[in-house]
Amino acid sequence: MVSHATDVETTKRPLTDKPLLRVESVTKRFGGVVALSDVSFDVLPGQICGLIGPNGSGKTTLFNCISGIYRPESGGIYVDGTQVVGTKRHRMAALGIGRTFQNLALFRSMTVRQNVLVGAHHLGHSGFVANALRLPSAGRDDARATADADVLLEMLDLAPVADVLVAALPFGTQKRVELARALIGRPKLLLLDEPAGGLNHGEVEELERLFLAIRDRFSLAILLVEHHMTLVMRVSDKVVALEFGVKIAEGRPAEVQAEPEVIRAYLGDTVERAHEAA
Ligand SMILES: Nc1ncnc2c1ncn2[C@@H]1O[C@H](COP(=O)(O)OP(=O)(O)OP(=O)(O)O)[C@@H](O)[C@H]1O
Repeated sequence: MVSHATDVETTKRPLTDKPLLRVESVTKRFGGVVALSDVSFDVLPGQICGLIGPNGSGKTTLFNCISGIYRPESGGIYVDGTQVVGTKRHRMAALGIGRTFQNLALFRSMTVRQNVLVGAHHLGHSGFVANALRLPSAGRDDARATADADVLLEMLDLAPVADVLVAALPFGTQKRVELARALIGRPKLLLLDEPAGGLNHGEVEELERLFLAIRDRFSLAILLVEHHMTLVMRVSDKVVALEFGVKIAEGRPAEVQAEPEVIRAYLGDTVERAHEAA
């Protein structure tokens, strides 16, 4: 029998130069507003890509285009070579796209373990009838999901609260539950929407350690939308910067941070906020 740890590790992919995520000339408009204009970039397996930009620069719109919430007017989005534009949202997990949400989307009256297991739903291969009749193949799916859940609960330091109702847990712990729920679906691409929002300094440091461990263990491509600049610059292998829907920089964190366009975009944003606050 395969050990639990080995079982989850089978999701590890060999590192190649073939992009896991390819965003190709994506344009998205809302009426007269061009939220994304001809945006292109790649993310390789095993890479964390930070997506940055001032408020309203198009980060969430791009995220929503990748995860099937919005359909871009033009351009292509490929996950492991498969075009995902136009795919229904509920099919995204089966295509290998996992995500977490800015404002958590957990079942609050369920335990941590139950919430995590929800993320394995699409992996069952035994089908509706086998599940309804509780045939042995359905039992095997359950056993595999339970084993994977145990590994992830341990890895994300959730084992001690596995049987606690989510509603009773601090926000930072709930964020780790969302991460475990996304990971149990064995995503190739993990989309993280402002994971550090609402966390304290220690929790952000813990998150940094976790992201690196997750990337290394599963060789995922991770796209990280985050305002916490220190976190982005420390964990990202590459950074893409947007302003008014246009890509203004792409490269290693230090390169992007030093880019005059990026400095100008952020300073402008800070000055505007200072004016608003005055
Ligand atoms: N559903 C929508 N309807 C109309 N306009 C929208 C919609 N969603 C976004 N926009 C507009 O598109 C542009 C990009 O917004 P988006 O939310 O993607 O930016 P963002 O970089 O995620 O901002 P923030 O950092 O504040 O979350 C903005 O001008 C915004 O007002």
